Amino acid sequence: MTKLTLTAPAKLNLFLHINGQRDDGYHELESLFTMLDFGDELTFELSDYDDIEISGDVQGIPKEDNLIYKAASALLPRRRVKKGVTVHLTKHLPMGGGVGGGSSDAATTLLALNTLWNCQLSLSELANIGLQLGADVPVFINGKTALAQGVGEQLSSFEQAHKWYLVVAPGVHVSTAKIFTDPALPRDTPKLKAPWSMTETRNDCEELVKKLYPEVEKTLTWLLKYAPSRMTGTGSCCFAAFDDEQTAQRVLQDMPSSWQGFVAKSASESITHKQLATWLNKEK
Ligand SMILES: C[C@@](CO)(OP(=O)(O)O)[C@H](O)COP(=O)(O)OP(=O)(O)OC[C@H]1O[C@@H](n2ccc(N)nc2=O)[C@H](O)[C@@H]1O
Ligand SMILES: Nc1ncnc2c1ncn2[C@@H]1O[C@H](COP(=O)(O)OP(=O)(O)O)[C@@H](O)[C@H]1O
Repeated sequence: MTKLTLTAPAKLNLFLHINGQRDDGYHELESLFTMLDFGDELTFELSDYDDIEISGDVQGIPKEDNLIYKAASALLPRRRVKKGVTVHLTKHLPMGGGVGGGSSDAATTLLALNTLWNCQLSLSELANIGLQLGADVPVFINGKTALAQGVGEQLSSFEQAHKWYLVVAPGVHVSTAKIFTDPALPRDTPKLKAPWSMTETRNDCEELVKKLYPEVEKTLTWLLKYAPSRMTGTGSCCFAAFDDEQTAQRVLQDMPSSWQGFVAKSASESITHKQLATWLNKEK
């Protein structure tokens, strides 16, 4: 039976600027996305039943709302192999934490089923399908450190020194839609002009989220004692950047027990793409 296991990595927004708002309500952004070498694990197994099944850590998400199901359903009309699929999910990423777990699961599903169902779609076709599922999905299809513009779909490659990141989930859920509809969110950051440096960047959602969720403020204040730190996306996860793994792990050991955290390295290329290439080589 054909079986494929892939990691759906976390992302960090190393900065997030909001430049304006479109007529449809979506925000124009500039954000530097980097992939981490840590994520959820998804196993795809083709089945003789002509349907999409999801098992594993899916508690709390109705099947039809699961981004894995939505991604698989979007590819159904394009499949050239008339088989169903069972997807087993092992969730390692905090949900709604700004590390993009749901979007990454969706992108990984598109990449896996494009191969297993022999859809023969290009990465840009997959990214277009992914954009209908969430603004961050194209970043994971692209799978590289990238500067995103527009609503997150215009991507340009970006070279960034790799670091070890301690990512802390403060245990509060921040709704992306709630932050983007709050009148107090700043929406007028000027677009970056080349050449720009990381020191002139920030996360425009951070002040608002800190005010609405004091636990996020507490997390950032704690992390900043050790290293340069920021919130990712619309939160609630925050990250601190370290030059070496040992220091990041030591700080993780000191972390208050009411929070959850992990240490991971940034990667130039998404782990999903590397695993898929290895699998394809073996199948040849
Ligand atoms: C802003 C980011 C940065 O990474 O936040 P995080 O979700 O990672 O925290 C993302 O682009 C979010 O992407 P994603 O979570 O896929 O967003 P979607 O599901 O498409 O949209 C969720 C809600 O956020 C708002 N939204 C999202 C993206 C955007 N550029 N402008 C918006 O105004 C929309 O109102 C929408 O109702
Ligand atoms: N497979 C999935 N994994 C995580 N969240 C999912 C999934 N499918 C649907 N969702 C929904 O998407 C929301 C956002 O998920 P996630 O991508 O983890 O957040 P964020 O974009 O803040 O990082 C979750 O709160 C959840 O309701």
